[in-house]
Amino acid sequence: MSFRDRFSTKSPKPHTPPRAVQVDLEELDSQWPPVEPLANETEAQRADRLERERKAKAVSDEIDHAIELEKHERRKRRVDVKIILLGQAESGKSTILRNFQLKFTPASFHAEAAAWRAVIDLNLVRSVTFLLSLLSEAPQGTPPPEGTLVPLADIGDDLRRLRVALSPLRHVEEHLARFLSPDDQGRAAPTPAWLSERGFEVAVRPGSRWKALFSRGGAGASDASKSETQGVEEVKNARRVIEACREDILALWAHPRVRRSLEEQSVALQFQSGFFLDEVERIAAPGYQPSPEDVLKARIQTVGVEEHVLRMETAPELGQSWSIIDVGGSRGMRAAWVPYFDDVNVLVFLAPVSAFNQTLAEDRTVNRLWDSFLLWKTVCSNKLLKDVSFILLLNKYDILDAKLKSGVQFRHYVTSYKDRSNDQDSVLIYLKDKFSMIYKQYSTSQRPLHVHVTCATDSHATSLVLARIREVIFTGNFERADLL
Ligand SMILES: Nc1nc2c(ncn2[C@@H]2O[C@H](COP(=O)(O)OP(=O)(O)OP(=O)(O)O)[C@@H](O)[C@H]2O)c(=O)[nH]1
Ligand SMILES: [Mg+2]
Repeated sequence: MSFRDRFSTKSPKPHTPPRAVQVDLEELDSQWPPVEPLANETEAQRADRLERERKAKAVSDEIDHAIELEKHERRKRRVDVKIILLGQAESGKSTILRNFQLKFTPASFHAEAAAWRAVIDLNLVRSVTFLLSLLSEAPQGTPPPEGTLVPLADIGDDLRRLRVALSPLRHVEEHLARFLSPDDQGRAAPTPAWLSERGFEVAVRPGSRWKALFSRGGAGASDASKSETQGVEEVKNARRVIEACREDILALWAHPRVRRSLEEQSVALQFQSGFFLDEVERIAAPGYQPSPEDVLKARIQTVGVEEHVLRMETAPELGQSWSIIDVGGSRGMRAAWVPYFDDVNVLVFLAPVSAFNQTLAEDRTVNRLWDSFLLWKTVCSNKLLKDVSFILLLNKYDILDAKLKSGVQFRHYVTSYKDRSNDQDSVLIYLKDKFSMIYKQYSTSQRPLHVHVTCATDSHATSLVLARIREVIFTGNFERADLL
């Protein structure tokens, strides 16, 4: 999916064909299981699909192997509470995990914060190189590569100078991606098949040691290999380049022609995961240390399944071990979730309510909200989760609010919304009702459902929600106002 499509905030202009992939949520029942759009496939499309499936299978086998190893390790450990985080890609699962760490294991969270600078740097640099695609000198009439912007027709001397000054950031991007997601030879890992269209993502592969290698002090792990030590050095060099580019990044981002072009192309970068351009002055300054809020805003994709065991540092759970399972949410990764359903106490399902006007990165024909509903339905009806407490987080309400206020019409994408009011409260009530109905219809047991509206990048507000989840864990107190 192109970057432009993913972050477009506006309804299509009258003279352009509509891009919206619409959904009618009333039809949810008749559409399950979803029909694969294979009927009119050409030979070339078929070959392309088979190749993508072959690559996806290779990655899936690799993940299966990692899962087996992980399961073996898991059996050796005992935990007091097991929580699983589920939801589609970019729904905010890993961000919620980081909120758990910030609230319940603050010392470990702060010790790791320095390592997150590499991710924040990469997020920032990716936004800059994306903007640089506005300044490329492709011959007029040549369609821009997928995921890039249509370049400006004629750039003046000031933008030309910025293009030259910021060009080292392309190497910086490569080095940071290689550090965060290396293959066995220390190269940047190839993007898994289902991510290849995103272009914008860097994924953490299972077993990646980026945090250990760049923990506070930056000395690197004592057992670091030669290529890992070299990686740490490259990250430090990357930082120097970013600091040197600070003024030019500021100038590029503030440039009126750049802003106007983004506006004309309906690109709203501020809704992008890992958007840090508005904070360049602080982030690209020498000595920058990520704040907890920065760590929550950083974006790195999870591949496969990760188990995080938190040794609780806070009362009353002090000394307990809580296991939190964080999964990769793309469609190609969901088959790997099931082996982790054993012994789960609490399931936290993340549904990003802002995604109603977006499509899946792994399948551009599928509306993301629709996918969330189908996934929710599958999870609710899973018999292995019969005895698990369910918590639903309607996440990213801040982006939902901003989109609606900027004039995006919810009913343009969700036709069954009809002529209800286009404000946040009405949309949230509608979505809560839909999720609740599916739960009531498909849940495998009579347990209550706890629902919260969240903004996972707001640590203070999320802390209150986590306190409620802790209450559910300790007291089984289901009689509170957050029930549907
Ligand atoms: N504005 C805003 N951003 C959010 C919110 N929740 C998460 N994000 C951001 O959304 C991006 C994606 O979140 P992740 O937690 O990485 O998503 P995920 O579900 O783990 O995605 P996968 O690992 O791909 O399955 C990150 O940059 C987060 O900072 C929210 O409520 N509001
Ligand atoms: Mg994740």
